[in-house]
Amino acid sequence: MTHPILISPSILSADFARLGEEVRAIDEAGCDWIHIDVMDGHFVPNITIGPAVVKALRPHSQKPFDVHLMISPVDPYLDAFVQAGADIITVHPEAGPHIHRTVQHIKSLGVKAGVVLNPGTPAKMLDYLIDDVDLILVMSVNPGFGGQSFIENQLRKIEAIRKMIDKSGRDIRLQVDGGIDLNTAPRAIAAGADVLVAGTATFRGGQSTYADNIRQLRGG
Ligand SMILES: O=C(CO)[C@H](O)[C@H](O)COP(=O)(O)O
Ligand SMILES: [Fe+2]
Repeated sequence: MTHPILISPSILSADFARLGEEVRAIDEAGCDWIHIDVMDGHFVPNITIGPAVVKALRPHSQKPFDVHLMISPVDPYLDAFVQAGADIITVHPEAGPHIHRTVQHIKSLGVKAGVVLNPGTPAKMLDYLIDDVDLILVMSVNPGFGGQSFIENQLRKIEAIRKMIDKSGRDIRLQVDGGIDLNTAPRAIAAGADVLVAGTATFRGGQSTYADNIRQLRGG
């Protein structure tokens, strides 16, 4: 199944003092999804935003909110993020005791469910999840911060997961997150990714550059 390439800017690199305006700006600049990085200072060494901020941002765009949860335990917070306006929720298998149950729970809330693999987590982890997920996210940096360098060997993992998805015959998006720029984006796409998360590469240069940045990342 071939999908168009989607761009999901990570608002981690936006101006947090003007977050609503920044979300409107990337929406108007032509992004496809809006990637929201939720960090708890426990699962990852950084703290960002919670459901109240997601709810406050919701009126600023109708595009899908792609919520990447880097919190542990993750299960107690799923309902709150859906109520706040998440459309897609991605979870790390290490963030709770029963990843299959977590995926089922997300889907029961009526939103799309994704599983995220850290750089050190093998593709094999997906063997018994691929029948249920809507999205698989390959982290090409260790989670916690924007602006890190792309870890090259994750291209091999993207290739392996692309084969797994194609073999499954299911409609699953393959997303890559971390260090995506004009050099790494085409290589991630060639390896099989079809959703690119980009924080630094979207927001650099200020609002007047967002549309160009997004278009170039898409390969246009
Ligand atoms: O999940 C993340 C970090 O944990 C971010 O989405 C990611 O790092 C995006 O930032 P950049 O494009 O600047 O690398
Ligand atoms: Fe992310």
